[in-house]
Amino acid sequence: MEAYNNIGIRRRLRRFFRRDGRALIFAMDHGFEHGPTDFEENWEHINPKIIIRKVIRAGIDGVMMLPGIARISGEELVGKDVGLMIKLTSKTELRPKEEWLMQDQLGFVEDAIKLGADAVAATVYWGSPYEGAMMRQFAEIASYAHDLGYPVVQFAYPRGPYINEKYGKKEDYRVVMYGARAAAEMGADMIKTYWTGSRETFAKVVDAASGVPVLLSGGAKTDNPLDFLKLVWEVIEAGGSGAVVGRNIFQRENPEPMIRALLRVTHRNEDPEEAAKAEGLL
Ligand SMILES: O=P(O)(O)OC[C@H]1O[C@](O)(COP(=O)(O)O)[C@@H](O)[C@@H]1O
Repeated sequence: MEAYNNIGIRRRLRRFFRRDGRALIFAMDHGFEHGPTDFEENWEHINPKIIIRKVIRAGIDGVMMLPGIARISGEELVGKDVGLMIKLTSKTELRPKEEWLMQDQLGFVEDAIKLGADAVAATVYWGSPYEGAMMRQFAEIASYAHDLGYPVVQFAYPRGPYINEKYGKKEDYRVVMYGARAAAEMGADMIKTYWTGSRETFAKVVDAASGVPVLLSGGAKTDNPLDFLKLVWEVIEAGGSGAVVGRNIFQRENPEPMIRALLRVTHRNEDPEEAAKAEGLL
């Protein structure tokens, strides 16, 4: 039985990763996690069907969303060669600030499977006072999903008071690699985490994950598309397996050339400037 599950996990992971072992995944959980104001830079993208249609047309490898958005935009995904990752935990920014360091479960593995998911995802804020609750949540989701042959992605984000005290910032490579290592030790099949500021330090995060693919968590939109392309290029050069990108795609006026340029950098190792020029971004 176990061998069957492993094959299921491997086959489904390949829905995201191309032969080069890399993936560019579109993230769209912001309406919940940050609120609809995140879409005000390009309000048309508040409608998931519109932005999902665009990212698929541009050739994205996968999309990540919460169950309700998959339900609303699901029709756009039918018959398309794109991996679907359903995230099963989140938080709103409406809750008291002391509780921002917790993500709660909002859906179940069965729901994700019914929606056609190829993988499920959950966040652990490593270093949070609620770390134990999120570990337990991740373990339950992973145990159930793995039993059914589904891969589990961990958004391994170091966040918490002691991290600030000891390391100064959550992007310090020592704590990012600690989170990535902890995610690998928990049995994650893919890890999404912060940029550590340099190729050398991100390479250590990749090493700490010991073969579990590590993808960049996009972050706030950069003023200049080239700056973000350069960042993803550094991730690839460091041995990272790609990026999960939200705001740097949906907050742009015209996301399609940006996605195509990101795909060039991710899959063809193209120089960021060349990629930007080729897609008319410069
Ligand atoms: O750092 P924050 O504010 O928690 O951001 C979390 C958001 O970033 C992501 O992890 C990635 O999206 P971005 O590329 O927009 O940063 C989303 O999945 C999530 O909603």
